[in-house]
Amino acid sequence: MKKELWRKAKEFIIDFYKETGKDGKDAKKRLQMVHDEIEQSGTYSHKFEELEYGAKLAWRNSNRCIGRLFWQTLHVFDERKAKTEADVLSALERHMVFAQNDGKIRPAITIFRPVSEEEEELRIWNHQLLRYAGYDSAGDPHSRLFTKQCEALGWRGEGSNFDLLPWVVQIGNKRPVWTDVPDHCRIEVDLVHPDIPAFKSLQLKWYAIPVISDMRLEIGGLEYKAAPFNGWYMGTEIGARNLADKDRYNKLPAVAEIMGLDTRHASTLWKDKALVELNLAVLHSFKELGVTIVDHHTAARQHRIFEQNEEAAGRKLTGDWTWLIPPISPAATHIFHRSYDNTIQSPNFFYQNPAY
Ligand code: HEM
Ligand SMILES: N/C(=N/c1cccc(CO[C@@H]2CCNC2)c1)c1cccs1
Repeated sequence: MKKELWRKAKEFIIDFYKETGKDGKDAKKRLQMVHDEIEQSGTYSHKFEELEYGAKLAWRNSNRCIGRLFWQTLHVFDERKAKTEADVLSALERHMVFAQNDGKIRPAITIFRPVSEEEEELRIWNHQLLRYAGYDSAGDPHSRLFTKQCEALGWRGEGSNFDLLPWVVQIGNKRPVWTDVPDHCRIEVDLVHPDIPAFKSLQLKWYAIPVISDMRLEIGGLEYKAAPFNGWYMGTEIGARNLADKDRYNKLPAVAEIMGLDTRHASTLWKDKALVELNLAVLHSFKELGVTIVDHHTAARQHRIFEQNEEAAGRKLTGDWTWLIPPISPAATHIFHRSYDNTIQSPNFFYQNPAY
């Protein structure tokens, strides 16, 4: 364990000092400190600037992320001192307020204490801080299991298609503490179409900010199991997956209906026409409300610039083609027509054992 941790810590510290152009002598001193700390206590702690840079590197190393051009703009909140569930819940609220910024979304991450032998593990049970409940015949099927957990903890939804789930925090093996999403964090966008008035009758909406709260952030061998991060949405995530997938909201037939499309034969391409108009409605509605969103063509172009920047910096680009291509019109982007090395680098974000 110690040897492995020292190997990862050393690699990160050396990389951090090199990339940030710090003095080699300082690197050696820091390495000695970290080595001694691991020798004495079996672990070590990151200085804030190491934590901040490590989180940015983790984003830059996220092979499946099309939004990586902006990796250096990530705002890092250091919440390693948070002790109680109440501390955690108020940090989540602070994160949301900072991120939404009156619609001009700011990418941010809040990092709670890492795994250590001295302190109990801290976990956020939510997949995302804003997410709709899933019931047997309503809501988001993706949330059915977590919704049951929330109901077992005493939470009750209204049973609608768009009930926002509570924030659930657990420390150690204590009973998890939950709270309803604060009103001022409940930013949602009602979906309308610029040219199809009947679109409103579908009564569709989606929440404004995606905040992933169930991935593990690894930096220099330390594991941050609670490190919620947000960016802004790419429209297709909502319009081509969340509202379109059969095992999600499955809205393509309803969209085709109000468009008066002939759904009797696949060859009428009614699904494709419905997808385009649903995705156009998503982009239009977010823009009308002044909430940041990016279309998949612009996002692909931004990733292209990221690829060029990495090349210019002399760094090996890594990526996961199967996720980087957007779910609609993939071949209309440069991503489709090139390949990517899917080597997993560290720091990075990883899936982890479900908290419940
Ligand atoms: C700023 C705007 C951003 C956009 C538009 C964006 C877009 C995306 C999209 C479309 C995906 C694929 C998601 C899916 O298909 O379900 C993705 C994946 C991912 N993004 Fe980004 N992203 C952004 C910012 C960030 C930030 C700030 C982080 C972390 C600091 C991040 C980390 C990741 C990770 C780890 C994945 C892979 C998730 C998985 O494997 O399940 N992204 N991103
Ligand atoms: N736009 C985004 N999209 C996602 C980024 C990472 C993960 C996800 C959701 O992934 C789920 C697991 C597999 N597909 C859905 C969505 C962001 C969320 C947080 C920061 S940016």
